[in-house]
Amino acid sequence: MLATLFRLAVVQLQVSSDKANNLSKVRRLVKEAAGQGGKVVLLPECFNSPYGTSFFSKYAEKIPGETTQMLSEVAKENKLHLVGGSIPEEDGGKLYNTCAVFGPEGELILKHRKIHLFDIDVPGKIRFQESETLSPGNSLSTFDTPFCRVGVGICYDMRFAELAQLYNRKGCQLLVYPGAFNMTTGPAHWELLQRARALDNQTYVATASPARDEAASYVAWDCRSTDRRAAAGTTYLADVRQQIPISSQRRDDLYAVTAVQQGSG
Ligand SMILES: O=C(O)CCC(=O)C(=O)O
Repeated sequence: MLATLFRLAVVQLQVSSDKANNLSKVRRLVKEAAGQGGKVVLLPECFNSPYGTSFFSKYAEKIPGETTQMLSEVAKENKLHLVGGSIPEEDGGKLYNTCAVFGPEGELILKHRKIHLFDIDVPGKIRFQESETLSPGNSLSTFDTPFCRVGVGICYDMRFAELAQLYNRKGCQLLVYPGAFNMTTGPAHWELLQRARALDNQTYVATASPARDEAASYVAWDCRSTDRRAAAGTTYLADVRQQIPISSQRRDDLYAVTAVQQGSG
């Protein structure tokens, strides 16, 4: 699939503990993004709830549910592809960190449940254990737009180069990662990881984060100082892939990255 030129909009909003307020901000900001020509709009991880294991069960919803109903309407009203960040999802007594993607008719295209749960322990800095309350997803997630094929991961998923490589093998030209990095790993890795995945795979990479709120229990690294406007159109991607043709130069006889299982969820 050949990628064509389009505008991708990244929405960064201040997420609060007031779910209704978070949802109405999303409505307004997606409309604003559409007004500026956004055809694919990306929301941050956990945009309807504060980010933290103590909040997930309280804010969790079924899909479809209140939040995804709103996303569907907003995608339809604005005639765009909406990568719905992520929300805590409840299904069958389990909780997931789930990204729902909607198309321009308001149709649910896919659900990506975070595959790699964010469990880290950096002494004196940050300990976070998503697995205390969440279950991991078991599926890779790609979808097509009229412009390009897109691979979806959520935040910590970005650290796993193999996932991005598999998306590349599946023909993705754009990888999207709704995220919510923190004040420790954010400055160290947020931008570097995006560049690494982009460089390795000769793909575009887009991320969205909640705005930084110093008063929040989890302070998101929103990378406020970085101007991340892409300088080139998507034909640039085809040119680069042709000029430095690593995908045809891969030594498939010596190594391989393969998906061993496509489970449900
Ligand atoms: O990988 C990191 O350092 C941060 C990941 C994260 O915040 C998340 O997965 O929500």
